[in-house]
Amino acid sequence: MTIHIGAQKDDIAEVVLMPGDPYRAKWAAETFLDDAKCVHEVRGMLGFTGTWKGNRVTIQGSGMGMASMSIYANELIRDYDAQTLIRIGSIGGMQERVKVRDVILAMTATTVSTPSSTIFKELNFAPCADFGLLSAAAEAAKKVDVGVHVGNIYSSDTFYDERPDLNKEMQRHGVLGVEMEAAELYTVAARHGRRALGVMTVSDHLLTGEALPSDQRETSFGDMIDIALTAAFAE
Ligand SMILES: O=P(O)(O)O[C@H]1O[C@H](CO)[C@@H](O)[C@H]1O
Ligand SMILES: O=c1cc[nH]c(=O)[nH]1
Repeated sequence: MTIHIGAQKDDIAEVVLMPGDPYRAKWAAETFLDDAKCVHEVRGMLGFTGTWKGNRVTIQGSGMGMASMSIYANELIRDYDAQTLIRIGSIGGMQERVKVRDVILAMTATTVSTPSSTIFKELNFAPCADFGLLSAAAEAAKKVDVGVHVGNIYSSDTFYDERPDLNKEMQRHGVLGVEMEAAELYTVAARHGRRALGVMTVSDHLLTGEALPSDQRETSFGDMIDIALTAAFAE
């Protein structure tokens, strides 16, 4: 057990999917895993472990923002020896060609700062996905009937953005969407030599103002979970 995860060590699998929303974790575990059981509920940040096609998988909420993601990614890696961590999140679209409900595979995650930034001093570290996971996810996505985009995303710790100028620069430089956790997940995973990827569904759009309601963000993003699970266990 850790300060924030109440599970026994053996309760957590080597492969961990991480939605921000703990109720998405519950829905995904109940929908995609066999024999899913809740392994802890400290702070309501639910974790479930079960099997997918015979492979053990944990689905653990990360909470919102990089400070929260940092806590869960660090404890999953350092105390539970998680090897593969895949964020299954929602993301705001930032390019016209990116549509609501499309899936984004985050090759890299641009950010102003993460909880790890102080390590790097003047260096602009580039957080990036594990290439094996990314290419397996891109392959898996070809078999799913959904629009898929692979590229750069923006991880921001500010949801109610007071810097629209930054979004404009992101859009001008081809960034696909904005979310709040991937850059720190990639950085912590890199530090410990683990595999990480962000697979995210577009839940709203910064250019059109469209937005899916919270119940759909919780229980209807099955394509990304299918892609994440297939990538996690690809040879
Ligand atoms: O739906 P999740 O996975 O929480 O992801 C996105 O939604 C939250 C903001 O509403 C942030 O955590 C952001 O990254
Ligand atoms: O951080 C996020 C997540 C989804 N949609 C947004 O606009 N921002």
